[in-house]
Amino acid sequence: MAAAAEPGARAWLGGGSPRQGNPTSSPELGAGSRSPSGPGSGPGSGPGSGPERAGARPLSPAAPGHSFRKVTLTKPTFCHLCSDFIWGLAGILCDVCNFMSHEKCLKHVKTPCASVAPSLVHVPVAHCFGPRGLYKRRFCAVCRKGLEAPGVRCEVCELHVHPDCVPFACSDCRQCHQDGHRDHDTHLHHWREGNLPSGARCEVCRKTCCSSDVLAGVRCEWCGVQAHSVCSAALAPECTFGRLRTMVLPPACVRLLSRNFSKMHCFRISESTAPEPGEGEDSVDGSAPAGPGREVMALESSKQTLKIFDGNDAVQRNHFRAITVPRLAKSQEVLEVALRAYYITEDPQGFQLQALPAPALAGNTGASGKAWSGGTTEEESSRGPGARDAPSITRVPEAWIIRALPRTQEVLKIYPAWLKVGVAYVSLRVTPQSTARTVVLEVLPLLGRQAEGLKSFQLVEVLMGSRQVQRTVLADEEPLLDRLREIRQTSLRQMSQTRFYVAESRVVAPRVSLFVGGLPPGRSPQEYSSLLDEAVASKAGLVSVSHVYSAQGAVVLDVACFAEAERLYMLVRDTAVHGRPLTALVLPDVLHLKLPPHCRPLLVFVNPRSGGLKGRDLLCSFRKLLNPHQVFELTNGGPLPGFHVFSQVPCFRVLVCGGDGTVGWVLAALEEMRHRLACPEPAVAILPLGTGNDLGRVLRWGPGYSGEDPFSVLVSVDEADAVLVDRWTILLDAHEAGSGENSVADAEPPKIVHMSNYCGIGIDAELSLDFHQAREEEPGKFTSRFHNKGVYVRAGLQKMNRSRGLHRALRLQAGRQEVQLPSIEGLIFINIPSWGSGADLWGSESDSRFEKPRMDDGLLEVVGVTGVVHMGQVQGGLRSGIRIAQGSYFRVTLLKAAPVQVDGEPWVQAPGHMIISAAGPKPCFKVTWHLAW
Ligand SMILES: CCCCC/C=C\C/C=C\C/C=C\C/C=C\CCCC(=O)O[C@@H](CO)COC(=O)CCCCCCCCCCCCCCCCC
Ligand SMILES: Nc1ncnc2c1ncn2[C@@H]1O[C@H](COP(=O)(O)OP(=O)(O)OP(=O)(O)O)[C@@H](O)[C@H]1O
Repeated sequence: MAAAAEPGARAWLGGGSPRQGNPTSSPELGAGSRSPSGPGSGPGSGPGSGPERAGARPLSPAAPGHSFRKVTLTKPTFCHLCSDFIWGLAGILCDVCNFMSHEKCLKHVKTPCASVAPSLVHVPVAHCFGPRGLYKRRFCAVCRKGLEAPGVRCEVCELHVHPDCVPFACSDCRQCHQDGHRDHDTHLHHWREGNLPSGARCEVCRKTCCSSDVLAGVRCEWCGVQAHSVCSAALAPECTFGRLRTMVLPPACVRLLSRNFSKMHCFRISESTAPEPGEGEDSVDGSAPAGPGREVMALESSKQTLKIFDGNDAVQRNHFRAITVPRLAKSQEVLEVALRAYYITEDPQGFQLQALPAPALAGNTGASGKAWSGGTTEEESSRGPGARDAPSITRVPEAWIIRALPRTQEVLKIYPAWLKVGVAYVSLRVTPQSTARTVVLEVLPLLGRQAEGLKSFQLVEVLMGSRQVQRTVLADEEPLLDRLREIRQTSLRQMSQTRFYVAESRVVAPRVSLFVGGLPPGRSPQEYSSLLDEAVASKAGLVSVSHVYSAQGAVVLDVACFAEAERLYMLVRDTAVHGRPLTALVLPDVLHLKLPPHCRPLLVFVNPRSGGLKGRDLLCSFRKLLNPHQVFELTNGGPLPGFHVFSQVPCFRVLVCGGDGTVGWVLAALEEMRHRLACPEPAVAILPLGTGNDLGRVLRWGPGYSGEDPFSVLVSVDEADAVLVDRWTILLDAHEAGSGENSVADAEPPKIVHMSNYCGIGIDAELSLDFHQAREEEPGKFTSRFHNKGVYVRAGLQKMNRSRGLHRALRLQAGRQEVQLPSIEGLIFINIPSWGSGADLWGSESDSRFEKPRMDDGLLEVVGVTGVVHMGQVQGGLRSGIRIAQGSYFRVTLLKAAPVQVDGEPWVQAPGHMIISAAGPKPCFKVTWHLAW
């Protein structure tokens, strides 16, 4: 990415970047002045460590870290502070981060420049970037430019960035759990600048605070409150989670010790949404990877493009940033542009550019002898890039590496890790004699902790990468100045993202809960232990089985060592037992005793495979609106991990996003887990993502979700009433295939399934089966509800003339009574007044033989259909089914194998018995008003 001034802006006032002078004196206590915008509040945001450009006067003393200058505007431009149009020809532009403002607005700018933003982060938390996507009218949080080309966004907060800008993004994601490092109980707003939804109004002045032209306005990532960045200063800093407060799982109530598990693993975000290969794995590289799309473009002859590396690591990876400078630019100007490309605003006097000969790009990190430093003479500058006498681009080395000049001392900020709120720090002068130990010794009295003795504290180096935050405890004798030099040699960006904490030495005992699913069901704890020993050789002293879910073939392991947990996690995901692949998930602990009394957190399950395929987007939205730890993707281990995590929560609710099959899947898992839950009967709401969505329809969640605002969905869940819906148990006792009714040889042990909507035998199950087989074969084709219904119709048309005489292939008993069957092709037991995507099979006519059907009366209705034409007529509202019986206990004897569907999930049932009996009414959520879906 070229680091030239914003297109359309021409330099008006010459000169470099005015920065606050005043090199930090030693020692000094930094105060936490809370900044309402950007990555959290921070200390005197200013320039911190390293040499500062002396004598320069900032255009705006309030604006943290910006390098503002006046520019002449050559195209329509908007102010990033007030978002209004900048009338006239003059604007104020930050040369480093492209913040543009009215001159009059400048004094109010609190948004920090990207160059200092890392130093203002409260608690470093890495992001979780998803795959590249097109985000129209969104702006990059680093360079502030539009995301016209594909960009990336964090899966758990609203951060949007260009792929090239990822390495420069602050590690300022939402802190969604306690990790034993910087745990806190007070919860503050987590402000994110810009990209507000259209129509956003300021909480303070009630005027519009969004903009589709620039990155402007702020929004709290937890409660969603929105404001102008200036107005937000008037809001109380504490966040109470807003409208969704009773649903959100508070981060202070979730604990997850994770060490090297990535955020993707912690939030169980599946690999398909993980970043593309080579797209800025969070290493220490500070630049964009080179590639065909990034090759340096041919430019008009007055300009040249140079590849700039910021350290050995970037050279090794061939990750550079391209800068465009006039061919006749002075070397000092080139160095300034190169530093700006890496968001470094320290004095260029402290740096030099070293030429990198072409072969070195393949891995030689040693630069050639040619060097140019900030304090230049005319003669030196002629040797550097952009040399005046360079006749052609071939004479100028194309690649340069920025090197920090050796420093004999420097000023370092040391943060006390135990301070829960605010980021007060101590500035210390570090000399060649300083070690980690001497630094701690010097800092403790300044923080009033000297009485506790040196042994109780350690110096921790924290690398705040945008994708991963890494902590390293420094050895007591580690020479600090050497360490700083080493970091700068590796990467200058890494230096600006590294922070040093004095932390208490108490060791947090490692403990990781690892869910392992996909094991054979019905085994004892000992059998599961030996199965796992065989499969992945788990280490006895470090790993124990804490929970066994024998019916589901799953266990939860308690692992007392991070390295072992990481090894097991990777290995389990690569292992199959008895031909079935295992699932591994890292699960958090919910600290249920800390939950506020009003809190009834929502446990969300999403099936991304359901009918309309809207699940992926919803997963992302719910992770952002709630705590990602309460959102579970069903294709990643099913419903069990979610219920396990919530098992101790005294009162919770469930939202199932999926079709009828998915709702049935979650309700069945709930049935199995009920006795192990502190809240055994949570009410269940439905977001209908499937094809038929019959239960969703009758509970008034609508015929199918089609992209409505996920926030309003959550609000309607919060406002819904709990109603009771009968659940039914179906015992399937199959005899040997092809055997008669009197056969005694059972093919397989009896099986139990649960039902809440309907159970069909015959033609409707046959169509379901055709549909499901077609979807299994080509899932990519089943992308819309409309298309899915077309597949049912096609399957139906093929079976129009089919006549199997189902009534001859089965016997029906209602209670103790044998029921005579009319001539039918399908027999359907219905609990709700919706089947086959909204059709009313029973019909509305009153009938003295039967009670009026209800879904909570403990009765099932039984109807017959004569074939596909009859079903079509029912679908068209022209006819109803043939009413056969009503009751609470049924026994069906299948004389031949027959297709059976329960809540739309079909299979072929071997001959034998099916016993349908009431399992009792269960609570479900019903919306009291009809949503316009
Ligand atoms: C007169 C010719 C009519 C030909 C119609 C052809 C075929 C389709 C007919 C009926 C399909 C009916 C039921 C679906 C079958 C099985 C599903 C049972 C289980 C179930 O409900 O599962 C659901 C779980 O959520 C999922 O099921 C569905 O989503 C089913 C969607 C089916 C949509 C079919 C729309 C068909 C519209 C046909 C309207 C025809 C009206 C013609 C009336 C005049 C006739 C003379
Ligand atoms: N109990 C279950 N176990 C495993 N997978 C299931 C279960 N129930 C549903 N699924 C799978 O989830 C996917 C989506 O099913 P779902 O019922 O949510 O959507 P649908 O079939 O499109 O909609 P509908 O059931 O409303 O017609 C299907 O591939 C289905 O096989």
